[in-house]
Amino acid sequence: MTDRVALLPSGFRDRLPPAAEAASALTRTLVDGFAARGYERVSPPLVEHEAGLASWLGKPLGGALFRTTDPTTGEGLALRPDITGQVARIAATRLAAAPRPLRLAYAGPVLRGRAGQLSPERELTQTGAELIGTDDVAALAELITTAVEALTAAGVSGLSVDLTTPDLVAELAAVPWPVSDLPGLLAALDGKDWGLLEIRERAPYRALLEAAGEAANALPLLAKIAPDLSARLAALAALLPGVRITIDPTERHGFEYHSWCAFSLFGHVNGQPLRAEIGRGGAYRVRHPDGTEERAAGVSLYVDMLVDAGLGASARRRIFLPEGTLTETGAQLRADGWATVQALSPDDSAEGCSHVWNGREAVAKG
Ligand SMILES: N[C@@H](Cc1c[nH]c[nH+]1)C(=O)O
Repeated sequence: MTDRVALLPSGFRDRLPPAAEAASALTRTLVDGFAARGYERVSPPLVEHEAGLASWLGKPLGGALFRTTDPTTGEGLALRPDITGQVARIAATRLAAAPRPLRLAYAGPVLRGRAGQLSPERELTQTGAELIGTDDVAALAELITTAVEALTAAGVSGLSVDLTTPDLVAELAAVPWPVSDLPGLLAALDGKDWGLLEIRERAPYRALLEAAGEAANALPLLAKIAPDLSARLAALAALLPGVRITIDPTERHGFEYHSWCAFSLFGHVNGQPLRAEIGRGGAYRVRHPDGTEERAAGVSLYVDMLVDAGLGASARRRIFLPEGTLTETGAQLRADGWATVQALSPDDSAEGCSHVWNGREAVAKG
């Protein structure tokens, strides 16, 4: 019986005190950061028709979905793996007539059918901002700056951004470097596999693997392959002073629907580097019901790893009120910002409290 109660499916967990509170405090801090830059909150549902989740972005959603059946209608439904596609739906339908650029923010759980490479979690708290109507350098700079500000307010330091160019390989494969097997080339580049790039038609793509690393070194190399793109990335980097920028033109992992530029965010907590990316985003297209496509860009941040790193802990002190403490005393302490824990019987202990009320004042527990 205990086993049945204790075990959750792999990739799912309970959050206990104080981590559960930390998660919601951190989510609040991040969404407040988006709100400070004019991004207004929307709240789409956890479950939708699968087509509703997948069809509003210019390219299909990757990854495995959790599916369920609507017990009322028998229809197949899917649990959202990402909120960006839902915001695209809202922008293309209910807010189609709203003035552009449209700034929307969101926060909530997302469910992944398969865990990522670096973490076993399949339920994640995603929060983010989407800018609908533009995907130029200024738009990406605003999103990255907004994310950096929000993460800094949450306690992350040493932020860096890895810029990637999801459309580039397919564009080069159209002209000037045609290949007979584009998926094969993409797999070779994904694996950064020099051996597989020995085939003659793939050889030019080795230069792309070399055009990676610190922006100052990589952008001049990328300029020899894609001068316009390199100039746009340089303009973007110039709008992000104080943020370390690296370039990885062949990185596609997790960027299924992104277009000319995408990015991953990395950072430190208490001087230690976080083990994986904190968030990512980039340019993409919103597909409207009439078939037209609208430019957009956005960023999503993931709260769970930040909680695990110890951020978001509540500063509120807990005080134990022995039996018989006056009602007004408790009310005053709460008004002063304390969390009060009222003894309900003479046996109750001050376990878990930082202070005890001695009848006159708060005494720190030794
Ligand atoms: N939702 C994407 C990132 C993104 C937001 N907007 C555009 N892209 C992700 O989590 O990977």
